[in-house]
Amino acid sequence: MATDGAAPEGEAGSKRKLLVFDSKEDLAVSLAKYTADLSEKFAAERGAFTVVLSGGSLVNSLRKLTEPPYLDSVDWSKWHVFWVDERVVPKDHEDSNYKLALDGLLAKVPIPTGQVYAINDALSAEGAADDYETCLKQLVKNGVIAMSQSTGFPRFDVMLLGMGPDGHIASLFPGHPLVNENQRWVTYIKDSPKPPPERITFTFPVINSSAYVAMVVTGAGKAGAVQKALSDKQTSSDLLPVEMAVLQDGEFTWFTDKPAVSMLQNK
Ligand SMILES: O=C1O[C@H](COP(=O)(O)O)[C@@H](O)[C@H](O)[C@H]1O
Repeated sequence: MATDGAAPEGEAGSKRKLLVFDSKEDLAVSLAKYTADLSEKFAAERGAFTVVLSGGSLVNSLRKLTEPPYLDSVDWSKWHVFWVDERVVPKDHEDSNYKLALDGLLAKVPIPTGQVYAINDALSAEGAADDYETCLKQLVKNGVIAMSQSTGFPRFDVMLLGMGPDGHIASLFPGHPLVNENQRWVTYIKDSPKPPPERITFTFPVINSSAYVAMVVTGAGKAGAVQKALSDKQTSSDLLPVEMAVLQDGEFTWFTDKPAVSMLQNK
């Protein structure tokens, strides 16, 4: 069961929704349907479905996609999979977001391997960010990734994102200068406050150009950041990274559970 709540409005042309589920199980069922519905829509409209994953707890919330009916009903051949951020570690390392998604999702569904865009783990953080950005630019040229006419940045069909207890999303951390990057599509960090320290990450202009974002947040440990992000009394200074995720022209849906919204006044 989900209850729909109001979320503060985004920019003109963007929609925000808050879904609150009784259990993580219910959330996972709804998130699978949301993703499968978008897959069908974009496969029909564009012949491709560009999906951006985060690491962390998000991947477990996608587990229902690997089960019936979605295992057989989704047209996995249309999927192109990217990471909103990645740790600069070998792909078989326990800290790798690629490995997390491979073990929890990608090894269980028939997405063509050439359509899964992992970072080059032989490169430095700076080199891996450049290399990933070059890969994205090529895919824009090929028409696999759409471009946003209004922002001039790539427009992914959906980003399935998590948020840390400190309000970070991707590898964009509170108070870090990377949150202000407005030229690059992909950048790097060598002093991440959450280990491991070296990572690459999409920038806000790319995140905010998305057509759809699902922000998947569960657990009482994140209630403070959820309250700050969703309370009506927003202040423009001192924004958490999650508050800087404001779509130019898209639909932003919070998938939460009751502990995560426990500090909201009107839940
Ligand atoms: O380090 C990271 O953390 C965030 C949040 O992770 P969670 O386990 O608290 O959901 C994640 O979204 C990001 O991709 C990851 O690199």
